[in-house]
Amino acid sequence: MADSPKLLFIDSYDSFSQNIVALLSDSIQADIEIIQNDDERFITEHGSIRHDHFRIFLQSFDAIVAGPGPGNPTKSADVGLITALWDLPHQSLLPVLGICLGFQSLGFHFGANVRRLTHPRHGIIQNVAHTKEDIFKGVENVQATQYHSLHVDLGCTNSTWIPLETCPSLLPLAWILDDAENGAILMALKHMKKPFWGVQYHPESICTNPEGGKIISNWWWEAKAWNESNRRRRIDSPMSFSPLEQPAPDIPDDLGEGSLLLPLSIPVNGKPSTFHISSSAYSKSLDQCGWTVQTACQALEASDRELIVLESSNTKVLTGKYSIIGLILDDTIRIHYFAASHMLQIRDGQDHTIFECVVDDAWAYFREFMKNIQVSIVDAGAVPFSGGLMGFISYEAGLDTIGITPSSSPDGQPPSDIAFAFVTRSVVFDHTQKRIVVQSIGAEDEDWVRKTSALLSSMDSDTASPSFMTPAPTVSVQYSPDPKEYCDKVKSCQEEIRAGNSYELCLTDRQILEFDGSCSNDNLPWTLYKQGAFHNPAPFSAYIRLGPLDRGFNILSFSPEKFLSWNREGTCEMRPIKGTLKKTTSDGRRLTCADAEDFFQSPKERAENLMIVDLIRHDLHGALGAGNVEVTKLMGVEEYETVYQLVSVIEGKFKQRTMMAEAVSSSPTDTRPLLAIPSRRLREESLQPRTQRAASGVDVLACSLPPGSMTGAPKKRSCELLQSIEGNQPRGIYSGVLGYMDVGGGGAFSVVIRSAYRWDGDAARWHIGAGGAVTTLSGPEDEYAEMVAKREAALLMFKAIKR
Ligand SMILES: C=C(O[C@@H]1C=C(C(=O)O)C=C[C@H]1O)C(=O)O
Ligand SMILES: NC(=O)CC[C@H](N)C(=O)O
Repeated sequence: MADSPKLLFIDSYDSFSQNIVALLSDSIQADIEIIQNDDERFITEHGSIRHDHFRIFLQSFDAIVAGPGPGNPTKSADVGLITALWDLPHQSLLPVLGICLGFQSLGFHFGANVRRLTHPRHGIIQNVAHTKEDIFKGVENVQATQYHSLHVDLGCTNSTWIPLETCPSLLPLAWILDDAENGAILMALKHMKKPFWGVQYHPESICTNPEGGKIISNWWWEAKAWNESNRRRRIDSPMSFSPLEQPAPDIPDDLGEGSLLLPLSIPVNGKPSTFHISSSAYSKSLDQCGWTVQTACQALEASDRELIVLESSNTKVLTGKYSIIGLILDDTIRIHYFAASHMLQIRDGQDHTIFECVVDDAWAYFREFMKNIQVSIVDAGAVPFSGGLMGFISYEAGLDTIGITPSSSPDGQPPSDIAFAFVTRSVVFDHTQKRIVVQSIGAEDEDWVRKTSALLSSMDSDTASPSFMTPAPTVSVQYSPDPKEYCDKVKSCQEEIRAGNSYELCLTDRQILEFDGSCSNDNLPWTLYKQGAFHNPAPFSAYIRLGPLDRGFNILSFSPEKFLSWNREGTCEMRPIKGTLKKTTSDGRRLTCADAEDFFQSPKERAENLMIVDLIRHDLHGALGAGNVEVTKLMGVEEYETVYQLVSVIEGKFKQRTMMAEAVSSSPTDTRPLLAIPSRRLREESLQPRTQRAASGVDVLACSLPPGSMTGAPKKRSCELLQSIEGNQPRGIYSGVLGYMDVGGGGAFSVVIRSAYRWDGDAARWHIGAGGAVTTLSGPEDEYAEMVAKREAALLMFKAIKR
């Protein structure tokens, strides 16, 4: 729209920025450009601002919003370009709204002190008293979410509505007056002569009431009035400041074709090889009879070879509707990615690398892969998976997507940071309909579907009777966090939060257990998996064994937490869990659901959950744009086998990039281009609001890693702090995600928690991560106990089943 307002949003690497952008776009229909506060076009790497360039750039905007962020406004590295706004000469002046860190920077610049709150307020909702004037005109009772450790101190002890001698140019507009622990906290102000306003609270938070959000449109009226009375008009395109070109990715010469970075085949042993899949899925649906996911795996002789199983072994909960057995064949293609080197590898069925390349952005590759590989689903909607990529994405791969160099471990690393197998044959259990779907997207594979359906149509009592385990071999604990050290780490997290560097930190640690004897004996991982699923039936249990005996890995997961799913129609859903209560108290009492409801009323638990809900809204807004994100469940209590959890649900909508019809081919067997090498960085694209560009499930996935519930907020700074507090120990597969991307256009991933993993070459050692969200309201000993409670859920798999 030619006459829609054009705003600049300066982001300080916050995890709520896209929510503010969405609010601006909804409230004032603005066209918004986002830059980081250290945009290298306007700031040198030593931190000096190129004022001349920046001022020319600002001419093309009607107004600016300086957003929230980690850190302290008195530190120029934390606010960057924001400080340049307050000194703009008269002829360059334009209206600015500072939010939280932006507000604190405004106050500090014009003489106020910025101090620590006695009790930081993160995810806390309080009443805000205001003047009903200016940006609060027509605003009634404001209830607002706070995310701050610091506050603007004007130099008075009592609240007041007039400027003070200490900062004569600052007019207070709003306060929190009923905070017994902190005293009065300034919530909004304006500059008396310049067009600068600021608010401390977060108008965009899901828990700020609509009255609190009204200040956005009010500010825009004030800003417009100022522009009109000062005859300021933006100048469209005063000078082009296009983002710096990315260096072209390094592409080997021998890929043939050469047409716009898209080789159409993979060379195998020097010869071009093609990738055969059927253009439509072939499937048969059967009655479940007495089969369970595990007995079916055994009947298919799949459990003693490479295999990926995603099992909803707790079908009582809403999310546990389907289970998927993904069979790994002798010719199953695998894709691996190493975050530290950015190396992408395609491997054949024997796990030999047939192609490798350093890529600029692995996600652009996966996006192209899924687009090119779409298959028409004849019976669309029957089951959510027809075939496609199944595997995991490590926490470190997630760090890579947000521009953090992953730590590497002195005691070895898992085999890669991303590993997917392209599954063509699968068996899906639909637990609600009590049906099994046997299907293949392999070329000319109808025969296998027929035979397998025949096998699973009849119940063979030998294979179907559950086989129970012998007592597990002895295990010794190789590493376990020391309680005192863990408590000290909790305190370090809290110190960072008090200093304003984070709002919440999800601290984790690991335990390493070693078995006597070899892990591959008697297929111990499968035994452990069955034991774990028996003792701790979770909606997102998973068994993964990939790779040959000496170079592969195993993951056993009993996760209660869905990370992200998207369906073929383009709706996605995220279900963060934050808030954990053990069902049995230390004195052996069993807690009821009503006890849990009571417990989860506590401001601490709700604050932790709220912060992650807002963070995920930001991640989704970043991928999908304003108007496409909705919170459909806010802090519901859910019951699991050993714990109660506080769960929220956030949904998003995107238009599918490729319509299914386009993917239907007339030939029954199709040769598909397998590889596309990215020419642009997704990370940079993702900064801009997604109104024009159609997103895909892969975009949403890439914009949301690493999972917010495992990091804390704001994500980037929190991950950096955690890296250092956790001693630069990589989290590996724990804290990452696992799941599938389906050829029909859907996908689903769970968070890898309450799980264990090992890899060949690391003997019989199992790695188990556990942790929890730390805020300033946490008690260090309670945090330690919570971490142990979560770890115990994973350790249940080491408990033999007794019958
Ligand atoms: C860190 C873990 O869990 C995460 C932290 C939670 C919490 O702080 O309440 C809950 C679920 C997970 O998002 C873990 O299980 O190890
Ligand atoms: N949300 C924010 O912008 C926080 C600002 C600042 N880092 C504080 O903690 O007070």
